[in-house]
Amino acid sequence: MHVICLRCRLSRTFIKFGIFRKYSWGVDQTGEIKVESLQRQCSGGVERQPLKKQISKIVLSQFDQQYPKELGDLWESIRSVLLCPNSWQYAVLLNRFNVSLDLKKCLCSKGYVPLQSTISGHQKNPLECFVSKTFSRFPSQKHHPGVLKQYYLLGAASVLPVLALEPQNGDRILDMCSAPGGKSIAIMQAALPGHLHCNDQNSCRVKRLKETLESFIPSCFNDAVTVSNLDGRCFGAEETFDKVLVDAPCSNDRSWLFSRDAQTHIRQRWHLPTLQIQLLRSAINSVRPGGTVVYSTCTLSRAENENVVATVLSSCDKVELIDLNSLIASMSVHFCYAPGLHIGHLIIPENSRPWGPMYVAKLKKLH
Ligand SMILES: C[S@@+](CC[C@H](N)C(=O)[O-])C[C@H]1O[C@@H](n2cnc3c(N)ncnc32)[C@H](O)[C@@H]1O
Repeated sequence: MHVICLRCRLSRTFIKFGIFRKYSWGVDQTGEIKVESLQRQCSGGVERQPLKKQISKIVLSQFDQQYPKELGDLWESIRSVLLCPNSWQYAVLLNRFNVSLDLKKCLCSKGYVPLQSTISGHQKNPLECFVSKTFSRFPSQKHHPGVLKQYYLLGAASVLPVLALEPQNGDRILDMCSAPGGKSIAIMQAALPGHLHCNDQNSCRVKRLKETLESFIPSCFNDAVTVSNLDGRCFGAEETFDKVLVDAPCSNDRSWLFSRDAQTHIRQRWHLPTLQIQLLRSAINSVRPGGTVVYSTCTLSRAENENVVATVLSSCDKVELIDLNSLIASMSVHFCYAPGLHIGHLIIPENSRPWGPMYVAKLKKLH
């Protein structure tokens, strides 16, 4: 495809070409993938400066082989959003332990709207997360020991697994794969659990997790919020928890596409479903009868989503699937869902709703 910039008259031949907001991407004849700012292409029309983020060709080619088979034509549009740096947007999750009215006013003046109350009319929990329809980035807040932050930046789709968990005051909750802590923070915004246990196997990430918790949760909750550095597969000797969130290690499509460690990721990828099944089984073993488990990932991969939950459901007669349809419907203003799933729900990125991927499914332990 021959593309000519109307402003600077530069031309270039691409075999594939796409535009997303202020960015263009193209694959040229050598197979090189370029993601460029339209503004930079047009500024003076001389130098083309590629953005710092480099797309991993190995990961992209893996996805190009797998996802058209699973998602059909949808993959082409999801792909163009994922490859566009402008689609990396962040929602602003307010910290109810350090409320600022000025911050809310500032968000509203910049066109942010609340994720929850705009849809349902009434809100079931105090979690306040703001999203913008236009591309905008709020600065992140630096960590200062002993000072509570006012907000946490995260992909808006990350809030969905927490809402699916329906945390209630007094609940005993396990966040099994918790680092760096985004969903633990969101749980604490939605309710005040009697006990929130945050676990992660990776010790470096646990350090970050502790820092995050310290920055968002007042020290008076220190006894209610505990942290461990364990393999999640070791939980389950006792039916201790009311609710467990398994935000599983996964292919993390969005960040793998720009990863410098693609080879390692691809090697590990094929082991993930086995690990995910083991983590989900461990979660089921660790909830009391009547308790619930939410399973989530940030990949489109069927092997890591529907197939994992289907395997556990078919091999365990003490769990049933919980319907999330009303929650999913209430969020459709902000999220686009993949059609045709039978077990869970998959948020897929699209131009006007760039959040995701995020898969979520909920199970209940019967006895
Ligand atoms: C998707 S990330 C979790 C993100 C986190 N829930 C949040 O919202 O910030 C998956 C996490 O699983 C952890 N992990 C990987 N294998 C694990 C295991 N066997 N047991 C527990 N955690 C594990 C990784 O270290 C990683 O931090």
